[in-house]
Amino acid sequence: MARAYGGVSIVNAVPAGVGSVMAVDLAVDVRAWECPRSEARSMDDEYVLALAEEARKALGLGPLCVEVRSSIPPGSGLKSNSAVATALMLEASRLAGNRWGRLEAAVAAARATLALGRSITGALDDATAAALGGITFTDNLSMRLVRRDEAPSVAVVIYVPRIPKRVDVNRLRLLRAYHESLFELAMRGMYWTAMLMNGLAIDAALGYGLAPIAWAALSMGAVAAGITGNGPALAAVFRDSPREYLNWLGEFDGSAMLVRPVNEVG
Ligand SMILES: Nc1ncnc2c1ncn2[C@@H]1O[C@H](COP(=O)(O)OP(=O)(O)OP(=O)(O)O)[C@@H](O)[C@H]1O
Ligand SMILES: O=C(O)C1=C[C@@H](O)[C@@H](O)[C@H](O)C1
Repeated sequence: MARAYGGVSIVNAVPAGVGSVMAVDLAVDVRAWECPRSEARSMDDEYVLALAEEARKALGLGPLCVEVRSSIPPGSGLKSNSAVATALMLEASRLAGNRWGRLEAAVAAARATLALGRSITGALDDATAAALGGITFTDNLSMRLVRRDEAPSVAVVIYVPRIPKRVDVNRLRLLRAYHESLFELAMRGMYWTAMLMNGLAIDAALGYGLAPIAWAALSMGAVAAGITGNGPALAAVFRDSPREYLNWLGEFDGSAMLVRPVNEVG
């Protein structure tokens, strides 16, 4: 069995090709074994079979049977897609006698999601956070991990509204220069400032209209709040108790979760 994690965006990589993600304790577990004919048991078997095919080609394995269990709400901006791909690459590598380290498995996952048209940039920021935990910084265009930091001890409240995901790559790319600056800010350790500015800009670019919820989180003590990934989920980071905000969210349609950053993996 192999495990990878979901995460929340500090800097979305779609605008500038560079991104940063903090891993959180929403896990994906993948179990795989060689079998006569490839089969998958998951919420999207076609995707999992396509990933398994990429993994077995790269590692020289036979057909794979794969089971996926995930606690990450899919399609919400919490990196479910990269976490599934990363856990599957880690598990395939284990079957091949631990051929890859965790970083190599994340790169294999990013190459696979790009090849399958399931990510825009390869999302190496998402895949490295899924594999390594902590806060990762990546250049997705050159498929390179720039740095990994230990995540501070904070509480993260995730709100997943019941609205559809929207992705408009052309609009997101208008933020290129702005996001290059946010990446520099995050690399200087100003994670929460970068996360707040990222989340508000992505909300405006994609037209979710969720900024009032981010402002409410700030007024209730959050140090950062905003859209994660391409949404629609909104993550808010608290150094102190998030109880007031969690109670307030209870009145809205959608689901709210309290999670923690993950530093220890594997
Ligand atoms: N448990 C799972 N089993 C199989 N496939 C999954 C699972 N969870 C997610 N996926 C795949 O990932 C897709 C969601 O990926 P998508 O990129 O839309 O969202 P995300 O990764 O949550 O968001 P973001 O990239 O903005 O963080 C699902 O439609 C499905 O194909
Ligand atoms: O598809 C992609 O390339 C990405 C999707 C989102 O998760 C982003 O947050 C990530 O930085 C890149």
